Amino acid sequence: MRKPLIAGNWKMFKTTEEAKAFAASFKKIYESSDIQVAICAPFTQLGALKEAFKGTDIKVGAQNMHFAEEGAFTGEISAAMLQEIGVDYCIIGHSERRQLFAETDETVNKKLHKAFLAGITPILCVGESLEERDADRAFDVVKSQLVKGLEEITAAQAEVLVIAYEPIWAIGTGRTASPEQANEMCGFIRDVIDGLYGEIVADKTIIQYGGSVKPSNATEIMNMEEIDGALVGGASLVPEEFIQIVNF
Ligand SMILES: O=C(CO)COP(=O)(O)O
Repeated sequence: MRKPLIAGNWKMFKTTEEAKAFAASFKKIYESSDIQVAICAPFTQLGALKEAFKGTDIKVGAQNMHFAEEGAFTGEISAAMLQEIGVDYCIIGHSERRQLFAETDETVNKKLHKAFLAGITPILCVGESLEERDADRAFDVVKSQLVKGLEEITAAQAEVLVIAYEPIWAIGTGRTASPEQANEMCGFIRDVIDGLYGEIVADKTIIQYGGSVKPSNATEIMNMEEIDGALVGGASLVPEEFIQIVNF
């Protein structure tokens, strides 16, 4: 069935030296299992991590990419550039990108298409704000992000897609969605995928939860039926913490 994916999102933390030190410590305590593990690091650390994790089954991901092939886009990174390093995953549409860098469902959609073309598995982030949840709009917001984000994405692509449900109010706040709340939304996301692509695809799509996942709540979250993994921010920065989540 679905192989759970536990991915760290380092955000804008760690220099190359720090990334190498993390990899060295993490490899000592990591044992491969039926959980897929990945680290999504800043661009300048991706090459060093690919090298450090050579010979292991730990994957490496980026946190963003541009949707154009190439061009006059100062400061941006293309899918081909990530592909060249051998990057396995790319987070697309993280709420911090949507809120702070004007990412829209339209740019998210373009990026998904480019990632698939480059053989990079996108981790599509969706999730509502606190205002939207309080106004009972969480499900509509998430559905709309999915429908718009997945425009003209094929069933074959949707099968390998990873979706991360990250309620904005639970990111970096220490406030986690309850396992039931997270499970309910992940189940809803699977229903939306079912509606778009059918049950066979929906059964294969990996749906993660993200937002203040830590060693103390990982077991409860990971044991929920509809949740196939976690996208971990702060707690993925420390090898001894991240390993506890991986070994939930
Ligand atoms: O945004 C997140 C992962 O992408 C969650 O971050 P925290 O785990 O730090 O809340």
